[in-house]
Amino acid sequence: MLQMKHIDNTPSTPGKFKMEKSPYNRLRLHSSLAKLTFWSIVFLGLIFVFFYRSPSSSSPVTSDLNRRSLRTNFYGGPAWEKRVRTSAKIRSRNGISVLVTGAAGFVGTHVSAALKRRGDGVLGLDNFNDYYDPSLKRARQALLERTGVYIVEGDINDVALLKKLFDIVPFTHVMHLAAQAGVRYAMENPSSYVHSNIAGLVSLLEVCKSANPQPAIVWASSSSVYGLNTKVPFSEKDRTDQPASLYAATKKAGEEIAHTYNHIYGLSLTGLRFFTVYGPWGRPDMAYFFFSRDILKGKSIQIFEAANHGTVARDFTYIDDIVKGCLGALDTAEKSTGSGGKKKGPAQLRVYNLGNTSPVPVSDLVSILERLLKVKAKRMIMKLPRNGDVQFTHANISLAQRELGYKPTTDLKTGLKKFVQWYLSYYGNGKKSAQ
Ligand SMILES: O=C(O)[C@H]1O[C@H](OP(=O)(O)OP(=O)(O)OC[C@H]2O[C@@H](n3ccc(=O)[nH]c3=O)[C@H](O)[C@@H]2O)[C@H](O)[C@@H](O)[C@H]1O
Repeated sequence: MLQMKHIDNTPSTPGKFKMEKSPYNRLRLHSSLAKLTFWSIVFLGLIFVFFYRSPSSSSPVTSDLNRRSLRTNFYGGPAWEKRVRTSAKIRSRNGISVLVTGAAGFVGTHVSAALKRRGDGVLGLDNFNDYYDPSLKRARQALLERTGVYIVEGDINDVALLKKLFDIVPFTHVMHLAAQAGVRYAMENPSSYVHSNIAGLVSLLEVCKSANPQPAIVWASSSSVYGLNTKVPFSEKDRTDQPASLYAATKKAGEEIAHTYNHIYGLSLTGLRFFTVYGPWGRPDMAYFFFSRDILKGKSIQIFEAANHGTVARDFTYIDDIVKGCLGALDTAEKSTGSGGKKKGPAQLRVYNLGNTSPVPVSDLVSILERLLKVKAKRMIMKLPRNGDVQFTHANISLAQRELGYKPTTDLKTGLKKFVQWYLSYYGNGKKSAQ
């Protein structure tokens, strides 16, 4: 406004300046020019501060990350803060208030909805990147919106945003599910794994360690940390130092980073090793999802096999079972012990397998899908590529059973039936299909 006023008082054409002859007028001209320069500098300075220093805009790390729309939206203001508070408000006795990162993701959406249903306060955070079709993430967001969960659009690397959220809400828990997922994509875009799964985790833990009170954190690790292990079923005590993909390596690094923040700052940390989670509202980059799409379209699908026609199998785990495991982990998490960034005593540090305990060959998965979709798949058997995939996974879940009350109840046939029902209702019979 100031600038506008100043410009209004300034002669509008250079010709008018030339006509001013008296020393008094020259003095006025100099003074006007000086004012104009001064206010221009002030105005440019304000623009610079607004765009480059605003806590609401995270600086893009690389052009690639930029492409994947990781920049955050603007936030702030009383109406926005009210939305944040209302969403995070606890509505049941003994409820908890949880910041769910990756809330527009597959597991994040289901966990957020389940917490909200039982009366906990839930605030979502998601950067809505385009690793897979963002419209699916928007649809999940709309679903959560209807249950009263607000998702703040922002990146976990945006420390200023995270601090602001903790200033507004004293979260008791963080359910950290934001990550760069997918085993094979790590060869295409390695930096996105470092950005989300390592830098993002550290930025979140930095804010959590300084928060008062410190929250307890439950976060998503992965079955892939077992890497090239051949001893089955995989137990939490087994070695995890032979990751087969960069994805696995970043999840393993996350477990070590968790150890450090627990040790130095007294943060309560629980890592959950998810085993190939599937179900309605799932991730289109996962095999069961794009197999369904391609079978319906009559496109051929590649089914991997190991050397000497060895079976490739996964301990596929249904989303509702995983949600129960996540809630069990949140409910048994002890408080962090630090405050003001200082540890006051030893804190809980846990890792659990959340699997189904019954691996199924990928070819059987395809047979189940064929029956449910009533379409024969065009199968192409391929040698397991050297791109990070492991031959099999199989979880020993006795620790989670004992300590979290985790007990999966959904077999692959039942779970896929629910997935296919959802898929057909969401995309239609292959006419409108997943990207
Ligand atoms: O447990 C985990 O921690 C991980 O689970 C998931 O990884 P995966 O178990 O590899 O699932 P997914 O890609 O669906 O492949 C399933 C099977 O199909 C085989 N597969 C795959 C593609 C293909 O074209 N053909 C094929 O046979 C393939 O060889 C495999 O045997 C998550 O994506 C990952 O983010 C992480 O959470």
